[in-house]
Amino acid sequence: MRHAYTVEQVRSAESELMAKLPDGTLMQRAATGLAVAIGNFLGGTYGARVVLLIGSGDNGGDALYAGARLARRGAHVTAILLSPKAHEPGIAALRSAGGRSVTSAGDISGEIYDDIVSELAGADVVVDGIVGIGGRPGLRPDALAAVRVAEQYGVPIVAVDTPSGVDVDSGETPEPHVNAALTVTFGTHKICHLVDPAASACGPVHLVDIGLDLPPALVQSLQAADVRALYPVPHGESDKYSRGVVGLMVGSTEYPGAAVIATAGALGGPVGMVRYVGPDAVAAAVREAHPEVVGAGRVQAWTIGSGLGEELDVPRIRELLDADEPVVLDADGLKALDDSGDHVDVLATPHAGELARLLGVDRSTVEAERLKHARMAAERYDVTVLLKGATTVIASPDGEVRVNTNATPWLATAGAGDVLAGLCGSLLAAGLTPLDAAALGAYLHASAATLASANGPITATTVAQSLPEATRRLIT
Ligand SMILES: NC(=O)C1=CN([C@@H]2O[C@H](COP(=O)(O)OP(=O)(O)OC[C@H]3O[C@@H](n4cnc5c(N)ncnc54)[C@H](O)[C@@H]3O)[C@@H](O)[C@H]2O)[C@@H](O)CC1
Ligand SMILES: [K+]
Repeated sequence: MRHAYTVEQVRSAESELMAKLPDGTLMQRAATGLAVAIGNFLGGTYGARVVLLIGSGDNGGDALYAGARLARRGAHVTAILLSPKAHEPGIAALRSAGGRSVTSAGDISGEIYDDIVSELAGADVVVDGIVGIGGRPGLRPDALAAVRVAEQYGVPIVAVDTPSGVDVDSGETPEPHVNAALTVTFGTHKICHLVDPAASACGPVHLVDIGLDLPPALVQSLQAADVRALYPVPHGESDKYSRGVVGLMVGSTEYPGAAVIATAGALGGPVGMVRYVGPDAVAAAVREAHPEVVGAGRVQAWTIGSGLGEELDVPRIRELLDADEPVVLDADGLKALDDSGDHVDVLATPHAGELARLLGVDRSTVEAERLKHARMAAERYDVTVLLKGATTVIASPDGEVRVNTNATPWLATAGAGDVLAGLCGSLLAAGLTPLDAAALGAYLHASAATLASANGPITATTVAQSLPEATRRLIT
């Protein structure tokens, strides 16, 4: 499991550890890991041109000490000091290692000296040591100007700890910020490394161990080993009923394909049996595509809503929401959700537009503040919310969060959500909690898409067809 913490949690773990160690130990550990990561990123240090952007805090200190190490290994290192308060011992270390430091014009208009522009333009890498976990969102004018020059000349930026300008605790990016080609973080992941839009600004995230000791985090992200541990693998005593039976109330005469595709998703999950309940013509189409599907009967969980369109039966859906069996509520089915009942065994799977409607806000607001709105809906409706997107955010009513980051952009295709809804219903029916079903469902769905895509276009049908193979590779 990958754990992501708030700034306050990180600071308290850091100060506990710092109290036990000689002064400066943590910064040296961070700087060593950072220098190694930058060297690997460059594919070699000797002769490389490295420009450091240095703000007023310890984030700049990390960058300066890493710069000193790179300079000792033959890199040409220049630090651009964006603040008169930049880390003095770090500057001294860089200078004694053969690097140099220059001050930016520090002009609030965002003007920077011409020689700084040419330094940035000719760099092999720019290191963002402007701010880390102590930073407020946004970049000051001279920092922004320097970052823009790097972007204009296509120079990759390696962010120290966090890309400067992002909101570390929420993953929001309300102001201009660094877009990194690599982020090197220390001790643990922070929320901005997992939650979009900030997560996308991090690029790949490399974690350097500095010895922090932290309790389990509220925000976590499943890794391959967690998939193996969570997946309900059948055993010698299992039969088709004990493996779980999922009922699907999805698709309509208007959208029969949604039923066929969601069923494929459910069949690609762990259940022993899939039941379809819907209009005769749609049921016939489902059975033609999937002869193993049976009709109404006892189920351990439902998937309701994908492609119901006008055939939405709100009273019937509310009956099922109030019954004992857990429910995945998708797409049109979300219209049946009200905020009065006890729905802790419901997993709602909205995209940003649907979540915006549930909360009475604009879609763009949800997109900008994904974690906040997923949590808000989980609390208001007392359901687990899986907010779909490039990174999936899952919030449970008790405050736990899972983030899924392994999707391929090719997964943004019609019907992909139906596959996910069917798969999550299958996982619920096999006995997983809504939070685990959502996290595992999002991971497997993304893995199947990656396998099917091989960096090319995919359809929802091929994603569903790839679920068994993607699962096999993960659990064996
Ligand atoms: N605390 C620790 O034990 C460790 C900290 N480390 C590094 O220290 C960083 C945190 O250092 P600090 O607490 O000094 O904070 P930062 O270096 O993140 O910067 C905070 C300073 O920047 C200024 N600032 C805030 N927002 C700004 C903005 N948008 N634009 C420009 N300036 C802004 C503030 O005046 C503040 O003093 C971590 O991110 C990490 O890189 C590492 O060395 C590992 C150990
Ligand atoms: K930074």
